Amino acid sequence: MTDTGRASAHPVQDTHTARRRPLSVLFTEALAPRWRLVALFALCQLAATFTALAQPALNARIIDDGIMAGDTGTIYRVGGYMLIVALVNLVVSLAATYLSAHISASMARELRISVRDRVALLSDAQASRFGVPSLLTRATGDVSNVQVLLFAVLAVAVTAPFILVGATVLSLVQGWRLSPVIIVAGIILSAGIGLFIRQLIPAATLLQKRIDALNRVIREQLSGQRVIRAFSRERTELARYEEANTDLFTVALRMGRWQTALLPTVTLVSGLATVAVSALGAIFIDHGWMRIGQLTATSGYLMQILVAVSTLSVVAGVIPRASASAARIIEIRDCEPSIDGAGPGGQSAGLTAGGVTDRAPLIDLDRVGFRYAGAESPALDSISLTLRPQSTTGIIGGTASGKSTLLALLPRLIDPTAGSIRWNGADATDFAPTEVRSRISYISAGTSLITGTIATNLRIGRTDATDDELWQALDLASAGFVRERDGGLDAQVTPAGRNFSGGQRQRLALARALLRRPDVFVLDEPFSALDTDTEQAIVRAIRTACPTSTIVIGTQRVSSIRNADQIAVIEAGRIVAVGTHRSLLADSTVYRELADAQAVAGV
Ligand SMILES: Nc1ncnc2c1ncn2[C@@H]1O[C@H](COP(=O)(O)OP(=O)(O)OP(=O)(O)O)[C@@H](O)[C@H]1O
Repeated sequence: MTDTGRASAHPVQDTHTARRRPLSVLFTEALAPRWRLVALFALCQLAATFTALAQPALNARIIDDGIMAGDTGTIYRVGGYMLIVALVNLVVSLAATYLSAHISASMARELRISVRDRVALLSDAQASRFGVPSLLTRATGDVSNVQVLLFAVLAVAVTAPFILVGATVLSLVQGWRLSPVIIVAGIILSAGIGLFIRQLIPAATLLQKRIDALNRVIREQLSGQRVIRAFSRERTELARYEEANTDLFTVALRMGRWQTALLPTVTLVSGLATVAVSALGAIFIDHGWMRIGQLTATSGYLMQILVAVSTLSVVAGVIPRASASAARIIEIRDCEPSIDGAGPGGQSAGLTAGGVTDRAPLIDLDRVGFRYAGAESPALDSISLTLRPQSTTGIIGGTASGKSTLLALLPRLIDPTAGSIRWNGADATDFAPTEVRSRISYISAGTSLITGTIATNLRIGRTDATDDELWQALDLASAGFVRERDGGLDAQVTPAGRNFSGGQRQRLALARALLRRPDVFVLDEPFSALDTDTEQAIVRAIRTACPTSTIVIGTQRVSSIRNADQIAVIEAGRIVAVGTHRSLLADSTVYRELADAQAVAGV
């Protein structure tokens, strides 16, 4: 038993997250590898800033030295400069915006990949701790919140501080007497924005949680639509939806109030500052302390300062939400998979090197226990069982007895929290889960198909299978219905295989499992939607097609395992009897009761 296996009791580990600034982590990751593009972008933005700052000064010159002095030469020359400056500004601004979009979209794509890759490694317990709706929001909405912010920062916010400083200095050069107005306006706006951000950060975090909650309700209601209708639960479910929706609305409204207050404040302060500059400027010009061009330039710089502050305030409005989203993305990526894909040394020893040859292995469960995170009692307790090659083992028990948990241990979807599982004597946790799984065909209870065609679903079992091999596997799994389907192997499979019946889905899953011709079959309730004759035909077909394989079938149905070489009866997470159908009918009360209830006669 490795530390790795034990970690399944602590599915979510996010120790790094709290110590780092999530946005700067993600932005650094996005910018550092593409530094050449970033350098080009910086050059464009630098040129855009300089050209923007040059315009009011040139404007002042054309007014004071050209128009007022009646010097047409200066008017043409400075006018020419202004034209060039405006054209350069246009080109570099366009280039900078394009590069901003490129960099932020690339970051979003990479983030989606990294979240997806990490989710694929999480154990079932870890994934269910986050919850599917939250995982979906994190991979989509949260990523796009961060993307929107990076775009805004690069496209507009990154130049705003330079414009602020540059315009303030140049406005002082042009009309220093007006500086008190500019400084007071700047202080009021900065204080307002600071307050705004402080209010928005907690609301933004809450908003993302409320979106998760609403997604959860929608998802449950969509997947459980039939049950809701069958039990006339529409009103209750509508109320649940409305509650989640109202919760989201309340937080969104709280954020909206602050956002609503911000823009008029910025506009009001800007308006008052402009009026004050114009009024004071007029007085200064009257006294001969200032020239008209200088006042125009100072007003121009004041506008640039106010636009920069407004831009920063709009971007500041996006920061809290993006910051909460970045933390949620990093939380996923920092979550160490509780099954890490390698043995104690960090490297898989290799199944073959570990004594597990190409043939089907002997799998030994030695006092195996498993406790779900947070559960009061273990789901499995001291399970000892040997699964032999060329033999079929049935695991039978009532509902919640622990069958699915036991079967999930074999492909290392979870690892034991006590005891060990050995493959030909070597601890299974010494091998990479992918390697262990490459030897196994696993069918989970509630078989899932994915959107695509029948062929793409089957080839999940073996990507290089030919069409003939697909038909062969379908025949073995009694899935002849595919021949009658329009398109045959290319017939469409809708999401979750909803255009197939439960029995058809199970037969397709069995065909997929058979296609791999694995060393080990781990089948969890594989026949629950099939009639007994079909079930028996498939059991025989699996054994004939894969004579050396180790087969394990977990079920509540005696008929599914009555011909198994050994049957383990499981009750409340413990094996209470092991034998054959005949011996258990004689020796095990639990088994006999199951057989009686299902009207299965002795052999
Ligand atoms: N993800 C989980 N988190 C916490 N407890 C779980 C989880 N999955 C199963 N359990 C608990 O573990 C116990 C065994 O469940 P398991 O699904 O293995 O039983 P089962 O025999 O396959 O049941 P069934 O035949 O009804 O599918 C149950 O008490 C169940 O509530």
